[in-house]
Amino acid sequence: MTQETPATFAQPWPVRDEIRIRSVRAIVTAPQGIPLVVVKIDTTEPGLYGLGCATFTQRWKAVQTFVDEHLARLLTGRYPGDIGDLVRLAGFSGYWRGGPVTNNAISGIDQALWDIAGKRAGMPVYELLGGKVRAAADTYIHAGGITIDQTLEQAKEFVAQGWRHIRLQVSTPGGGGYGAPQLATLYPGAPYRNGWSARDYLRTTPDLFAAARQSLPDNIELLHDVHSRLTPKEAVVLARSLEPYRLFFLEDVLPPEHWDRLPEVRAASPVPLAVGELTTSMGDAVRLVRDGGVDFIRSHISDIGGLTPARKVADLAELCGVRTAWHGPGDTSPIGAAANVALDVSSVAFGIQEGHIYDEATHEVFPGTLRIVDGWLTPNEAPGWGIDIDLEAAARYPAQLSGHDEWAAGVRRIDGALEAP
Ligand SMILES: O=C(O)[C@@H](O)[C@H](O)[C@H](O)CO
Ligand SMILES: [Mg+2]
Repeated sequence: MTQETPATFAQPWPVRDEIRIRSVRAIVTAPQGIPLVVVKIDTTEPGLYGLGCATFTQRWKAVQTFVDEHLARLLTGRYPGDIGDLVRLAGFSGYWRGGPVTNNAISGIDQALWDIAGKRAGMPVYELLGGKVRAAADTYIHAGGITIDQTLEQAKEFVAQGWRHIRLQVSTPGGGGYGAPQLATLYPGAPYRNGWSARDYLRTTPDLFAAARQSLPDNIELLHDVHSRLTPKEAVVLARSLEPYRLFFLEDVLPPEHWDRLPEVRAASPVPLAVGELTTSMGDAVRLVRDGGVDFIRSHISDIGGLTPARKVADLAELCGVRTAWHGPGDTSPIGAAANVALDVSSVAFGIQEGHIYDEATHEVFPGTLRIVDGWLTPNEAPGWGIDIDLEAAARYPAQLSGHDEWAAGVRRIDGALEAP
């Protein structure tokens, strides 16, 4: 049949059936205390809808407004199968492109359209992407403590539960080592008693990994997240001091402003570098992969615009000898986690998947949420993502504006200067 969509924004080609997008809206819910944004696209076919992750935890209300006010009007009435055209339309119609608000909103519609495509085909999304090249995605999990012993105790519990890859973080003497609890200050004379000190961080971190290699089984892979707080030279010092401990990867040694210096850090040490959760466009991710900055690319795929751009990055990574480690902690919705796994099992370039254990409230809101078993993540076999949303349950967990933005601006140096989170 010929197309009947509204003239504005309509595709100038006939589409093959009658199904149209009926409504597009963003749903915000915080079952685990972390605001999650999910886009729901309903179609004219009764019961046929799709879900996509648009989670930008610190700015969820901006994404919600973007979807409900700007994108819904572009898409309503359109044929849901033209995913590539619809996501380009969503980007180009804003003229200025990129950035986390825009890209999360677009990811929400992109992933929801892939979900619809899978449901129409009767296939899980990974099969639409070409099918499995592996059975499951191996994951890593976070262990953190105030002391090295505490961190390693938690790591041993994860080993007992079947994990093979563990990220280790420990509090530094001055306060919040990233990913570990805040520690009462040891800088009583400093302008900011509870500050963070690069010097002490560089001194403590090798001790953590030396102790880990003493007390954890030798075949466990160890990871660490710097969280973007070092200079290029400090990053070299840290990487070289960690060389004896055979890290699987060292994450985010430099902030995005200094990513053009990553190749020199990478060249100075054999420790593999993982970077990318702060990429906010496909171009950012492409430059990291293409220009030799990373061993592992770990974009948060909704922040670069969703599954459509992320699969291009995965293919580029395969061609460049880089591996993937998509970002996946608690500020990813279960839909986003399912999109990560669809890529993981269908990409040759897969390296590792960051794992998150969703609580039971999240499983209640999102029936079908994946569970990690013995460290492995396996995609649902149901069509699309195989994950639903219970709208009544979602409404019982309202999101707050505050909290996560405070976390993201909560680190200061001992002299009081604000530090990257
Ligand atoms: O690698 C990670 O999991 C962390 O850097 C998180 O991305 C950060 O806490 C925001 O969720
Ligand atoms: Mg990180």
